[in-house]
Amino acid sequence: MNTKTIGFIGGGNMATSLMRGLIASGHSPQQIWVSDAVPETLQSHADQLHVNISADNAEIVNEADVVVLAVKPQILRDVCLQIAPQLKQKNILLVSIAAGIGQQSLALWLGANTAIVRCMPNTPALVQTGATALHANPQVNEEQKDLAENILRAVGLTLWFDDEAKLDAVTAVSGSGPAYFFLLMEAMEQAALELGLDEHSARLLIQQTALGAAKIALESAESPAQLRARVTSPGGTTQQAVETFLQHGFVDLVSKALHAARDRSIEMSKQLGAD
Ligand SMILES: NC(=O)C1=CN([C@@H]2O[C@H](COP(=O)(O)OP(=O)(O)OC[C@H]3O[C@@H](n4cnc5c(N)ncnc54)[C@H](O)[C@@H]3O)[C@@H](O)[C@H]2O)C=CC1
Ligand SMILES: O=C(O)[C@@H]1CCC=N1
Repeated sequence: MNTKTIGFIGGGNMATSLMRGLIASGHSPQQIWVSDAVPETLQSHADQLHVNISADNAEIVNEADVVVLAVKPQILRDVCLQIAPQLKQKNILLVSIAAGIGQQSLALWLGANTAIVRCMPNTPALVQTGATALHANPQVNEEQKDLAENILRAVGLTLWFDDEAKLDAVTAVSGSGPAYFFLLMEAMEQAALELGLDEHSARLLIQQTALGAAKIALESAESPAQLRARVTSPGGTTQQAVETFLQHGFVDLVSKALHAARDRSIEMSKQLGAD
C-alpha cells in the first residue's frame, strides 16, 4: 500500500468514491486530505471517513504528496490558477479526473513544468470495481506514474493510454458507462412492475442478474454475442425480447448515445479548456 499523503480538491461524488475505495483497500484516512467549497460536505467526510479536511485548497497542496483535482470541469480553471503559485514552490504530482479538460489546458493553468496525470475513472471505484484510463504528460517520472497508478488501482482496473485523444472515447464508454447500465436497470424495473412483480423482488432479481451477467462476461473467454446466444433458446422467450430490442434500433441507439458522449467530451475541452 502506498504511504504517500493524497489530497483531494473537491469532495463530491467521484472523490468520495475514490476516498472510500482507498480506505477500504487499506490506505490510512490520516494520509488523506480533502477540501471542498461546502462546509457540510467536509464535515460529513470528517465524521464518516475520518479524513483530514480543509476549506482551503492551498492547504491541500501544502499537505499532500499528490493532489487529485476532483472539481467540476467548469471550475477547474479557477482552481488550477488558484493553486498554481504554490506548485512553483512544491514540485508535486497533479492528477486530474475532470472530463473533457486536456493536458494542454492543465499545463497552461498549472504551469508548464507540472507533472500531470490526466485520468478518467468511474463511480464503481466506490466498491473497488472502478475502471480508470490514465495519460501522463512528459514531466511525469516513473515513480510518479507508479504513484498515480497505485491510487487508481486501489479502486479497480487501470489502463494507460499514450494517445490522449482516446480519453474522450473512454469517457463515453466507461466514465459515463455505469449510468447506461443503471438506465437499463431502471427500465427493466419499470417493466417488471408492469408485469406484476413487486418492487423489492424486481430490484433484487435485476441486481443479481446484472452482477451475474458481468461476472460471466469477465470470467468467460466467450464474446458477449456468444454469451447471449447461450441464453437464447431458439423460438424461446429471450429470442422474442432480443428481436424486439434489435427491431427497434437498440444497437444504433447505443452507438448514437456513445458518440454523443464522446462529442460532448470534445466540445467541453473546446468550451472550458484552452486546447
Ligand atoms: N461522477 C462521475 O461518474 C465521474 C466524474 N468525473 C469527473 O470528476 C469531477 C468531479 O465530478 P463529481 O464528483 O461527479 O462532481 P460533484 O459536483 O459531486 O463534486 C465536485 C465537488 O467540488 C466542490 N467544489 C466546488 N467548488 C470548489 C472549489 N472552488 N474548491 C474545492 N471544491 C469545490 C463541490 O462542492 C463538490 O462537492 C468532474 O470533473 C467530472 O468530470 C470523472 C469520472 C466519472
Ligand atoms: O457526466 C460527466 O460529465 C462525468 C464524466 C464521466 C461521468 N461523469
